[in-house]
Amino acid sequence: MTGWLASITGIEEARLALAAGAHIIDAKNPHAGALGALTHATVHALVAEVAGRVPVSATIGDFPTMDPLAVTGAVAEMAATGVDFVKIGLFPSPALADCLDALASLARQYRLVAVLFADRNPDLQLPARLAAIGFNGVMLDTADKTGGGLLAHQPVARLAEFVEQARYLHLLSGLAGSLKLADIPVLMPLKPDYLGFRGALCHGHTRTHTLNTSAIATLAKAMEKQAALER
Ligand SMILES: O=C[C@H](O)COP(=O)(O)O
Repeated sequence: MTGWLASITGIEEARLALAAGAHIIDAKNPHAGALGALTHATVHALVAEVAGRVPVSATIGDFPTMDPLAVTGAVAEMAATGVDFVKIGLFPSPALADCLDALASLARQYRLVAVLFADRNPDLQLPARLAAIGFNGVMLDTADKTGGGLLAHQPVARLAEFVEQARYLHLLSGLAGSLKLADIPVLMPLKPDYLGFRGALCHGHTRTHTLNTSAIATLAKAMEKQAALER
């Protein structure tokens, strides 16, 4: 069944998301880009707070040039916080192939999730390569949070293929990108492992604002309702 991932910025927000039933706590700094990283100390504290109740993921930050040394260094440092999953944005770059080669040894030690960008002409052949390297999962998200949500950039049929391919490759799959309540009945039938949210959980649906208790409760209820229909 599809779960939901809540991107949070610290312990207070993690508590709110957990109380509402989030299935993954995702450590992210929305002030520092699409995949902005929180400090290692904050992520370490989040791991202790969540204490294994649900998995914790953390992003390494935006590395648009995909410099292999910088990316592998950031992955190793974030993994050392004890998170369950390290999320790595795969930006289109001439260095991407070398970067993936460089990540192969880390993929044997840690659980890595690649994030492809739905609004940057994503290479939907990449999941096969990611599975071969040993990644655990793959997500589609948007890089530009002002340019429309996931469904503004990819047709449902292509998202269905993406999820299906991930399942075939035994990769966890996630869909995100300024998702709204109305997207849940469109995306959950595709049966991704996770739908990811930040903006929809925040005051004024603005991802750089703080989490809003009533928005989280509404979202949790909408996920439950759709899950009941999918059963
Ligand atoms: O990983 C999921 C993202 O943090 C989703 O953020 P967003 O809903 O603001 O696009």
